[in-house]
Amino acid sequence: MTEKVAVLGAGSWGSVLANLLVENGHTVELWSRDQEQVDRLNQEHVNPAYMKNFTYSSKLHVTTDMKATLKGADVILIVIPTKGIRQVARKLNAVLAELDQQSLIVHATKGLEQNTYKRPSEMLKEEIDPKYRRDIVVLSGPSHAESVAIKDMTAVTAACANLADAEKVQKLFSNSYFRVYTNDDVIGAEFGAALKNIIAIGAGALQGLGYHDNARAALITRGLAEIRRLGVAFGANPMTFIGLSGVGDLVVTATSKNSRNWRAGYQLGQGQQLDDVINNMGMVIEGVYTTKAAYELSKKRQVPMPITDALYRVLYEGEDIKTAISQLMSRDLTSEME
Ligand SMILES: NC(=O)C1=CN([C@@H]2O[C@H](COP(=O)(O)OP(=O)(O)OC[C@H]3O[C@@H](n4cnc5c(N)ncnc54)[C@H](OP(=O)(O)O)[C@@H]3O)[C@@H](O)[C@H]2O)C=CC1
Ligand SMILES: O=C(CO)COP(=O)(O)O
Repeated sequence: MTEKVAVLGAGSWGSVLANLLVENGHTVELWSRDQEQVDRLNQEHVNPAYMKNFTYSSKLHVTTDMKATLKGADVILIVIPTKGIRQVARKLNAVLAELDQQSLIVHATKGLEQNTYKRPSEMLKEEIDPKYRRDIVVLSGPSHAESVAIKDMTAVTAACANLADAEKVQKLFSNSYFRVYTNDDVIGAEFGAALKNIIAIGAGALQGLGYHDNARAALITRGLAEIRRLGVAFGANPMTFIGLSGVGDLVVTATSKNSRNWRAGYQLGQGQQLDDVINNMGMVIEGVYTTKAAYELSKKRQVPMPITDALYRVLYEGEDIKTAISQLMSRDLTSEME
């Protein structure tokens, strides 16, 4: 069935997902706050700041007018970095109130809010009046925008406590190269999505320093152990972490040059300064901020996260990466199952 879908956020992931939905036959309105970007997308079908060498469908319509974007939309997809999602949700709520419209909300954001440690769906629930929304569905999993753009075979998950809403999103997005599963564990899906970016920075740093396959595998495996530990402390289903939004996303992000987080880590491992890495990326590196949020949250909850601790000291206290690695390797020996 053809739906009208509003997509908020025209960065690399929002724009590619909007394009996929157009290819799936839906009517899509993409919202951006940047008029110049809107003009280039509508007229030349390009988005060079975020997706180099990619041409979008001429059927994709882009605007800075949020009211026009949302009007009549059955589904609203939010793909805004964690830092901006609350602000956009407030605006979204005001426009939905003006339109007196209720829609299904989907988000694809991967992070935790600074200071509150809230997950994206928690922020959305706080900012959008239940009168104007149905449930909130999390779209997550191993899916670099660059790979989806070239139609690489991709599998992700739609997580929602309400299975019917998860299935609606599953049908909306699925096609011959993009296969969507469902999951009812929103907490696990969001923790997996947010925390894997920390490990991806670490994996990039190891590569930048010249470490090899064993080091990468050790980091991914022990990274997953601490991701699961924190998620389970907040009520996540441990099985979610061996699924697409857990190990799946961790593997793709911690092994690929397409990952912004991996690339940031690689540059740090090569000796670049964090401020330069952030300024030169031109796209969000969620893991830098999630490291701080997860570090503070793990201390508050007394959940051991040694890799996150080590990266926190590197990113926020100026510790040398090699010192952090040597500290990690010289901790008291322990059981794998702790
Ligand atoms: N890129 C990917 O492959 C994937 C990304 N994700 C997740 O999706 C989210 C978005 O990532 P991604 O698309 O890569 O990010 P990008 O950095 O590529 O783009 C971010 C977009 O959000 C817009 N934006 C940021 N803040 C605001 C705000 N306050 N109000 C309005 N618009 C805003 C930016 O607009 P402007 O240009 O005006 O700053 C830009 O269009 C992240 O949480 C990321 O982890 C998930 C899966 C895959
Ligand atoms: O989440 C992603 C892939 O699933 C994208 O990761 P990066 O933000 O590191 O590029």
